[in-house]
Amino acid sequence: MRIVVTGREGQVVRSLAERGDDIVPLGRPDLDLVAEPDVIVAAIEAVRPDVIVNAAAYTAVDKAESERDLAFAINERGAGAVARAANRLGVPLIHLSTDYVFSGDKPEPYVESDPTGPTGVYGASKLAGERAVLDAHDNAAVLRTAWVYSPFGGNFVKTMLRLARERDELGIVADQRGNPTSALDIADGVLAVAANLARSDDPALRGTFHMTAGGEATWAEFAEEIFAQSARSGGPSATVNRIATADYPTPARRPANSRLDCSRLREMHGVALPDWRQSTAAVVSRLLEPEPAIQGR
Ligand SMILES: NC(=O)C1=CN([C@@H]2O[C@H](COP(=O)(O)OP(=O)(O)OC[C@H]3O[C@@H](n4cnc5c(N)ncnc54)[C@H](OP(=O)(O)O)[C@@H]3O)[C@@H](O)[C@H]2O)C=CC1
Ligand SMILES: Cc1cn([C@H]2C[C@H](O)[C@@H](COP(=O)(O)OP(=O)(O)O[C@H]3O[C@@H](C)C(=O)[C@@H](O)[C@H]3O)O2)c(=O)[nH]c1=O
Ligand SMILES: [Mg+2]
Repeated sequence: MRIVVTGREGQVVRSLAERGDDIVPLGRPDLDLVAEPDVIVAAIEAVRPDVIVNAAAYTAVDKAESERDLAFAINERGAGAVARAANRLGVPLIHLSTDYVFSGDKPEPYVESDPTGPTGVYGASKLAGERAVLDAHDNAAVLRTAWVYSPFGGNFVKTMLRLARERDELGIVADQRGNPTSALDIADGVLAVAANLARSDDPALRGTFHMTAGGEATWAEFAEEIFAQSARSGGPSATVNRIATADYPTPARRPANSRLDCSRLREMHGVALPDWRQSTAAVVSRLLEPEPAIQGR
């Protein structure tokens, strides 16, 4: 089963390339999501995929506040064009979305049918993308995940390890709660969903699903766990000072609670991702491995 994944260096596309067999990353310059929709459709059709995964996105949450047009071009129109390609080819599409489609005002974890209410441009553009995808193609699963980290690309784990090399103490917000999720686990989940979509045309396998790691944390708790794991392996660590969102001003407002209830994915697809602490340990130890020596000559 050939799976075309949009993007090249992104966390999820690189994790899929590592975890799957016939994965074909398709990114810039061969596929640019700001191109004309017809150009996007043609680039994907040329690879003749059995399944398409849209893992490319504009993900700079703060910068999106001042780059609204670009964020919507990629996350709404680009996603819609990818869905049009899947529709033309008659193949399933898995589209990734985010916990930031929610306002964070609900005290409990969010279920798929809860009202959305993004607090910033990134979340609004991703919500528009979900709608563009589901409008263009019935044979699609939108997987909302959250707080993604991995050995690849830019993410909170890498930022924390970098900052801990520079400073002894860090102020980290302790009043935003969510589900830190490893892109490697997301890749496993996406591959399982892809197999289900390829095997069955049951409508219950289509639509919107929440897919995050087990357990929950604040950003401060996540940072503390990263440093505990790092210290255990002789890596950098720092003291975490728990601060309030108000004491860490950012251009974009973030949800106070964006925990996602993943029961629907477990019931319909039989997929449940591992607990975040165990996956954080795996990623931290990979990031602390010494760079392999350059071979030869
Ligand atoms: N990161 C996170 O914390 C979260 C991410 N998500 C969602 O999960 C998905 C995957 O995220 P993640 O892997 O972290 O993303 P990254 O930020 O790691 O990577 C973004 C990817 O999008 C590609 N991309 C950006 N602009 C374009 C463009 N114009 N044309 C083609 N490709 C483009 C990048 O291309 P290139 O390879 O050239 O750099 C890169 O491959 C996204 O839909 C995201 O919204 C959901 C929740 C949390
Ligand atoms: C670096 C740093 C961040 N923070 C806070 C800011 C913010 O509230 C929180 C996380 O910061 P980040 O900028 O890494 O995270 P952010 O970019 O908001 O991450 C989001 O990215 C998008 C793509 C998603 O889809 C979301 O699920 C989520 O993962 O930590 C501190 O409190 N202290 C610090 O030193
Ligand atoms: Mg960020």
